[in-house]
Amino acid sequence: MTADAPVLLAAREVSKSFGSLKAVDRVSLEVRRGEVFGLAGPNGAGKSTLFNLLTGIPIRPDSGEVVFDGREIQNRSPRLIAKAGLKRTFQTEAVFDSLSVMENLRVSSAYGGAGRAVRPDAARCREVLDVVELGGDPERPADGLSLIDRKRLMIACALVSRPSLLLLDEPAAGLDPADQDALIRLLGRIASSGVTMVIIEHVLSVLEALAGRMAVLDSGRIIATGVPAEVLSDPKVVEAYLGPGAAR
Ligand SMILES: Nc1ncnc2c1ncn2[C@@H]1O[C@H](COP(=O)(O)OP(=O)(O)OP(=O)(O)O)[C@@H](O)[C@H]1O
Repeated sequence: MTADAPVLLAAREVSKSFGSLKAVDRVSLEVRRGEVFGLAGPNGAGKSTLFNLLTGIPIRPDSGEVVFDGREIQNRSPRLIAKAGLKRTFQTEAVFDSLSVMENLRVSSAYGGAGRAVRPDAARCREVLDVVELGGDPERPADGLSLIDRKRLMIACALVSRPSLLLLDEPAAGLDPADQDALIRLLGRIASSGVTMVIIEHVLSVLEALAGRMAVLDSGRIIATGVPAEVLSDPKVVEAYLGPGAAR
């Protein structure tokens, strides 16, 4: 990614309140094509709410604009946003347990395809299983998969319709260090294949390994943006995580 790559996703002064709580408060950010952009912040900072606003699931901003690939999307349906090439994963491994690995891919492909074939291409399904290194029988049920394999399947489901932008919500949650390393390698390969990514993550080593730039949210506001090494040593960020006075 070069610094002059075109902006693929822009949030402009996006806000969302729940009652008197400003969950996302005038957030602006830009993600360039080919970039891996990290998003961190303490619990309740507004990260998942921001993802929901970017993808229309299940809420809309109170104010502000979201522009994806040159078009405003803040009032589009989640389905149209997915079809436009913006796919996401969720904090919990959202796979259909009663369906097979392959059936999960077929369902996802039908939902998020680019408006062409609803029936997915079996070769494409096998290709994404290779990308995420999910081996074994693709007709086996998803409910027997280990945590890292459920994450592989969830990411494969997001990739099957060839998105240009992938939003990942805490992909490393619950993984042991060896599986975190496997996930970092996997996401690095996906990024190298040209998929732009925004990653919410509490496991900061994942962002240090993958993100060219990152932002930190606290109480709904962005408090720092830049390269991970600088952002994570910013006194405002240290205090947001550890409390007042921690950075002294
Ligand atoms: N639908 C909702 N109704 C009311 N409050 C909500 C709703 N969704 C989120 N919130 C509140 O908005 C704030 C931001 O929540 P959000 O889940 O976006 O934080 P987060 O940064 O993703 O946290 P975590 O790291 O724990 O997942 C929290 O105080 C949360 O309780």
